[in-house]
Amino acid sequence: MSCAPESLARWGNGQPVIEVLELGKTYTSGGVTTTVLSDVDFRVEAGEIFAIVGPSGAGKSTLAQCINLLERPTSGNVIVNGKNLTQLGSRDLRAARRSIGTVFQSSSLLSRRTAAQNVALPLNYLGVTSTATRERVAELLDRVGLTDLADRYPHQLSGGQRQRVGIARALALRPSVLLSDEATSGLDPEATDSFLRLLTELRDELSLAVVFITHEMDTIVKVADSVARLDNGRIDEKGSLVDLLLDDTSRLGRSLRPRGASAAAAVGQATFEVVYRSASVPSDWISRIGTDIGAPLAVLSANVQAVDGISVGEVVISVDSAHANAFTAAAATLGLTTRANSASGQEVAA
Ligand SMILES: Nc1ncnc2c1ncn2[C@@H]1O[C@H](COP(=O)(O)OP(=O)(O)OP(=O)(O)O)[C@@H](O)[C@H]1O
Repeated sequence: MSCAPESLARWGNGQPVIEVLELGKTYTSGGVTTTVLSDVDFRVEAGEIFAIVGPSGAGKSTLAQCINLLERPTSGNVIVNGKNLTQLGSRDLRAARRSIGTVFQSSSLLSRRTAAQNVALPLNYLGVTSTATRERVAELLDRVGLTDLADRYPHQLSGGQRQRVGIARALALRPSVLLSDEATSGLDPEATDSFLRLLTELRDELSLAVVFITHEMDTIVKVADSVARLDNGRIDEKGSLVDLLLDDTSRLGRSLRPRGASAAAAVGQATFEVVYRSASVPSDWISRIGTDIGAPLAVLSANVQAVDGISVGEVVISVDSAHANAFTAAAATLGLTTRANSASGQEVAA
């Protein structure tokens, strides 16, 4: 687990909306038992986007199904607004499930129903009157910017538009939890950004607790407040996004930090990978260190961005080898961690 000394988390009032406690899932077939999830434990507050990332086969889809109890967990609890879903009978469970709205990949819309009819589905199942349904659907389609496309069928919509219909449908019953299961998979970058903007706005407007399941690291950096990594059915690391990005010992933080190819250093130069590990690194650190040590720094690549107003990322720089030690010492005083790259390109801890 990542344990950054001082959390920079900004969301919530401390009260979880959804708690997933020691959740486990096994499948038994032909006398063989397969464990897919073990001891999965997390809490999400109102207004928080909690991302779950993991490689293929890690158990993400199974976890999504267990959270809304489409699959029964073998062990553990799922508690939403203080109600333990795993202990409810089927009737009460149907009612409690309304507090979780789910957006899946775009294919989940019914192809023979229009956008408006797809959004109306949860209201139809609930027996809401046609007048009230029409009003609510109009309100939802307006909110996701699709009023003009209400009568189109899914195949007449772009992938991004289909996902907007999906999000409107997920919100139809005013849930307090939104579960997004690979909802941006297959969308182009522009449609992905537009979906993420909408998700963030809705999270703020409706104080939603969002569980955001994905395998896309760059998406997480754009949207998440906190992140957990699922591997082999277990959460092996979790923390606030900013804490993880600033933690140079975190494997998850490292995989979340944006990176790109670096230019080659000039002969006689030492190369360093520099990681922001403090929220207060001065923006002019390159010139400050250069002046301090009396040698210029060359930038070979830079991948720095603001997350929650804090600069995070990595910069690869080179400096005259004779000044390498002075450079690492000066960088440390400014909240930067340095890692020397050897001539072969392999990293060596400095
Ligand atoms: N009904 C089942 N019976 C046995 N094993 C299953 C069953 N459903 C899923 N699994 C196994 O559980 C593991 C996790 O599958 P899951 O689909 O949840 O992973 P995932 O992280 O969503 O993967 P992907 O990103 O590829 O969709 C896989 O090894 C899968 O083979």
